[in-house]
Amino acid sequence: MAASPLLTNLKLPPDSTVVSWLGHRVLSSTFHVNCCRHRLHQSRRFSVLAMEAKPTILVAEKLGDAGLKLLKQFANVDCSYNLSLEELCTKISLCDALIVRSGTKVSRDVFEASAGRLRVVGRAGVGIDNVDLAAATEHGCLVVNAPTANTVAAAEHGIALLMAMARNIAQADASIKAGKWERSKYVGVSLVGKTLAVMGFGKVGSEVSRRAKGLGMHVIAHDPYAPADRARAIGVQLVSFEEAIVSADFISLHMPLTASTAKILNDETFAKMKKGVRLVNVARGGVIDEEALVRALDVGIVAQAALDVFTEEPPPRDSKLVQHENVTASPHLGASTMEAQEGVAIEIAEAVLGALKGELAATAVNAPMVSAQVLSELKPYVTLSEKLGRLAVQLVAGGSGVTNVKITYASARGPDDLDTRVLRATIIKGLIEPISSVFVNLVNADFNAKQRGLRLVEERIILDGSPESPLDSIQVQIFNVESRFASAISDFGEINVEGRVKYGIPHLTKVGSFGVDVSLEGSIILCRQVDQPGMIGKVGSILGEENVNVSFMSVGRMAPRKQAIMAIGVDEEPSRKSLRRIGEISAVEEFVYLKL
Ligand SMILES: NC(=O)c1ccc[n+]([C@@H]2O[C@H](COP(=O)([O-])OP(=O)(O)OC[C@H]3O[C@@H](n4cnc5c(N)ncnc54)[C@H](O)[C@@H]3O)[C@@H](O)[C@H]2O)c1
Ligand SMILES: O=C(O)[C@H](O)COP(=O)(O)O
Repeated sequence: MAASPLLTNLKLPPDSTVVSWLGHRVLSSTFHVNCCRHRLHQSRRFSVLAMEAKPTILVAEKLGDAGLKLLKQFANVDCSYNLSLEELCTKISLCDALIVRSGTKVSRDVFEASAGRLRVVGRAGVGIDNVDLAAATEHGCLVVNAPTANTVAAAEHGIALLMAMARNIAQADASIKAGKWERSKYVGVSLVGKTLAVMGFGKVGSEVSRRAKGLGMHVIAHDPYAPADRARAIGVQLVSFEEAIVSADFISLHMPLTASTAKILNDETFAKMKKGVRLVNVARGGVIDEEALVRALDVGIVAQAALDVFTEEPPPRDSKLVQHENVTASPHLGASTMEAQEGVAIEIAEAVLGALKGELAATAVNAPMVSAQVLSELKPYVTLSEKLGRLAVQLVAGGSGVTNVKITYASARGPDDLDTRVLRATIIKGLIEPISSVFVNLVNADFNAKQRGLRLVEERIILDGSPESPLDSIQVQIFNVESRFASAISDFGEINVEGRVKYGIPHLTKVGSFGVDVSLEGSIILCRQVDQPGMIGKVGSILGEENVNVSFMSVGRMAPRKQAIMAIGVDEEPSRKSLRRIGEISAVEEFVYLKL
């Protein structure tokens, strides 16, 4: 069975879950049927990959052995380090996936050079500021990271720098190695009882906080998005940015580099700090205005800084910041422990292989993260959504531009209880792919919708009843268009199709204002006819003559002997001649053949 690029067709083995989110040109349909089995043993988990033509993965920075070993079982792995942008662009057109750390800029040029082949970028670490996410999304390329395996290493490095700075370890070491014995020069400061402001109370920030509390420090944190109860649970008070920087003796930075955090520490903010504050940065160099930091160090506002990360890496040899006598520096070593690197390598190898195989990676950073449980539950609705989108757009008469679409989910569950983003994406896919050459997947669905000027409105109708089943029905309406099948226009003037899942199989249950019931497999012929005996037989025998198997027939009528819609599901494509003959049946007023 041919699998559609974004999702599998229906006849999946019983233990399979949804979905090929990335639509692999190089990977066959087999990938699409064995997904989201996160807890399977690795060898079973990726066995499908092993059976197929191997994908090619470019590993552009050093990766732990365990991860490489895993990748090599299922893919051709090209380990090429220190590539120039030109070399990277040349190689990338032959690769299905790319794995990098923080040292490789994955810019728009790289995605353009891949000419659509690159399906996944794996960032072996947390920060994805070196990957052009907008370009990745536009090219339908998934970006995954490895967000957990280096948390402790980064936190430990932060604490190591904090203590080394407070006790002048690096400077004293250099001094003694130079043959000096400068005990009074390197008198340090104590940590106990001092206030540490942790800026960014995420994974690393909270681990640093825990450890700093163990050292007897008073820890406050600033993070606009962190829940106060998580902070309270480890005895940390969340405070405003202002309060954090004015009251801290030590500041430790743990936020991501984003447009709103870039140079968040600058001349203005340094001026508000306690004179003699000490600063640790294991986050990203760009969150500090480095020239302002040099000025703050020169005048003693900042007594010392301990820095693992820099705006430019490596920093220039003559960097005033690195050379400053009150700066302790390390070359981006936060994640560099044996344990973290092995962990990160395995985490990213699994994420990349899973994504190549069609799983929706739990660590995707440019696609909605939908849990495996939700995906499994929504599987038949994902199929239904795409087919409704396909049907609806094929009902539009040529020349009518599709711009206004409404999706209505009828469910006993509220929005908090049911995540429908994946359904929206597959409806977009269904709407766009039959009428364009673009390739739509979960990653780029919204982008493509926007590009085409498609405005989607979503509505939830909350039903009484059991929330056991996630959805009762999905309705897709296209407004302000004409239809090539007039009966698809509802009494309110828009193209309307509605579907439900019955016994795990998607069904079309409404066209225009007519109720029908036809399973959405194969293709569909819709006929409007005057309801009269013998119609089903007439159409059935025309199709039977050329051996077209009718999988389903359903008649939806307004009233006996009045107009009715006959929906006929067919497994094979009927010939033009047969379709013409159906059209010639005197009671048939209009008909349309729709490919699913
Ligand atoms: N030096 C290293 O080798 C190393 C290793 C690991 C992580 N890191 C970096 O450390 C940072 C944190 O990593 P993490 O794993 O804890 O990420 P995380 O996503 O778990 O935590 C980041 C936190 O920053 C918060 N945040 C966002 N904007 C903020 C703002 N304006 N002010 C305050 N807080 C804000 C977020 O709410 C989040 O809680 C990242 O930049 C990451 O790249 C560096
Ligand atoms: O964001 C991260 O994970 C760290 O900065 C680690 O980067 P690295 O993989 O280049 O060591």
